[in-house]
Amino acid sequence: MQTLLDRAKILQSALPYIREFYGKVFVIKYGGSAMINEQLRDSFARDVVLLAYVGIKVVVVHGGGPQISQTLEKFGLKAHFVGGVRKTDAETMHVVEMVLSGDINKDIVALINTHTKKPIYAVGLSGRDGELLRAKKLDKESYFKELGLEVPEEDLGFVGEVEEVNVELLQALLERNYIPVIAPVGVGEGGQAYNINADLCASKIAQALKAEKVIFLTDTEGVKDKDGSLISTLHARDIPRLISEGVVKGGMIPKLKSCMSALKEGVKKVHIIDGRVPHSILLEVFTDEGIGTQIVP
Ligand SMILES: Nc1ncnc2c1ncn2[C@@H]1O[C@H](COP(=O)(O)OP(=O)(O)O)[C@@H](O)[C@H]1O
Ligand SMILES: CC(=O)N[C@@H](CCC(=O)OP(=O)(O)O)C(=O)O
Repeated sequence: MQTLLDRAKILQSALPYIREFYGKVFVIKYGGSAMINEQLRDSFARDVVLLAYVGIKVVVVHGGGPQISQTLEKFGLKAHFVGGVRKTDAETMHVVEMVLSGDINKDIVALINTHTKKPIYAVGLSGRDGELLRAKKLDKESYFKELGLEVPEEDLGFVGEVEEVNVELLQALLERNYIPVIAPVGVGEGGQAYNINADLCASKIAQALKAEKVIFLTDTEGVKDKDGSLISTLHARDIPRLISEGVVKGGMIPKLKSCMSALKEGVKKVHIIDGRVPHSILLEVFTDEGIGTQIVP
């Protein structure tokens, strides 16, 4: 009996959060580094489905950086990153689209849908579907300068940035209980595909939808300081310094840039959490303590 009562108490403890978040939009960025094994992928899918069933409007934006690099290697091509951004020539763009809009997108959709039934289903989209993500070539001058990093001389090829999000398409899906699962490939002039960093994409989508929360799921506990200790609360104003001092490197750079712009454009809460912890999304959403790093204005 006691065990059953304890279970009832746990369910009741979620009520304040469910009440607060009912009908709100959450954007969840699912990083390629967090897609580690079958069990974790399944726990991610179950968490997403649970959020949807308690009335939260969930949008998933996924990455797949490590998986792109592995596939490039299989084809005898080399991955090359500049300031956390993948240099993308035409051949690389082809692989990016194959891996992101093909394999990964469809796997996530199928996995989520093993836990749902009508009328809640995941729907996979890339930014090229329904002109979801209008894009243009990344303005590297402003991108790198804003981060306080040296602007690279080399051309980054088909690396894009989001110009416009087709909000009507996403809203139509969310209103009908669908869970959009988005691959970060944009469409530019003449239908050209662009490779967009998934963190930047998630942030733009959250801004366009005026989301309540963006949660970045990755393969580290959160943002670490120079001693390697977890920063539980990070002020946006400290981010450029952490980058210029080299405390924050690689893939964490676009992530933090994404957090900064999401907060600036009105997204209420931004979190970076450890996707290697089972049910990390539930721990973040349904507990006061939360986990990982929360970024505040
Ligand atoms: N200060 C830092 N704190 C935490 N992680 C950092 C930091 N600087 C660099 N990183 C790196 O950023 C990585 C996460 O970015 P990335 O590999 O792009 O993940 P994802 O695929 O989830 O976007 C971490 O695994 C870590 O190696
Ligand atoms: C331009 C650029 O760098 N695009 C990324 C897109 C995938 C991504 O962002 O994946 P993660 O979230 O797993 O890092 C790339 O090619 O790796």
